Amino acid sequence: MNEPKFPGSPASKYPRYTIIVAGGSGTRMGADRPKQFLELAGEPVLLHTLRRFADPALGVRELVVVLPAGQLETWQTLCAQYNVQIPHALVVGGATRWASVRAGLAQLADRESGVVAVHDGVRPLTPRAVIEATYEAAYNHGAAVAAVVPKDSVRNLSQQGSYALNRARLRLVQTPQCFDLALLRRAYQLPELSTFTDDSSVVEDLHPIQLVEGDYRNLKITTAEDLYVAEALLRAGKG
Ligand SMILES: Nc1ccn([C@@H]2O[C@H](COP(=O)(O)OP(=O)(O)OP(=O)(O)O)[C@@H](O)[C@H]2O)c(=O)n1
Ligand SMILES: C[C@](O)(CO)[C@H](O)COP(=O)(O)O
Repeated sequence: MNEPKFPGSPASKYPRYTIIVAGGSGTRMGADRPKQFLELAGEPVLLHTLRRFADPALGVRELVVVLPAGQLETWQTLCAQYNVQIPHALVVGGATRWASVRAGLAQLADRESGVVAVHDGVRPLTPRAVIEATYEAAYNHGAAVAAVVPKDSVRNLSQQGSYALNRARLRLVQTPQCFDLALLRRAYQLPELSTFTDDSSVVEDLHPIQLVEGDYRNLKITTAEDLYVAEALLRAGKG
């Protein structure tokens, strides 16, 4: 879709692909529909996310959006309602995030090489600089994920109670998570483990993961208060 606008830009060195996983049901949000379809500052959450990756400056060649079974029509109706002109492929997801990413990857089955970003459909405020830096780090190192330093202190639960962790050595992992396409394919041919919560956990036995500076604004809409914070950031022009 988007060929890089600027021939000398990093995106012109290699094809960029994006899989936006939006196949979840939003149990923790407890809304009347999956949270990716809820309205945020006048538009569905997922549309904000899609726009971020469709930014021509990023030069993403193909966008794949993974949706829950039975919700393709919901999204198509929203696209018509909001006059969405961004070309993207639609794929039905699975029962877990892992299965949804795998379904998204299958859509890119015959692409020869490049870097693929996997991004949560419910992270609508990702700054372009974070996306750009993560693609580039994956191009240079094979696998890269955005992450931030925890702001709170963190304790680990133990048999005796709990103990403090050194937060300077901890990172909170976000998306995008970007990978060499062939590497991510190999990782998603391995069996699914119940401990997987993100793509870096799927890849890390095959390849080291490079951490890239994420952004505190890159929040994941999980419960109702996240939506209020995201709305406030957008309304203040900070998102
Ligand atoms: N089977 C699944 C589960 C999750 N996701 C996606 O993965 C991202 C992160 O997941 P999460 O925030 O946990 O979303 P839900 O699974 O919808 O939420 P919950 O766990 O509260 O049910 C979301 O964009 C979600 O739509 C997915 O594509 N397929
Ligand atoms: C992928 C992720 O957003 C990185 O922080 C996170 O692991 C998703 O977790 P969830 O339990 O599916 O919300």
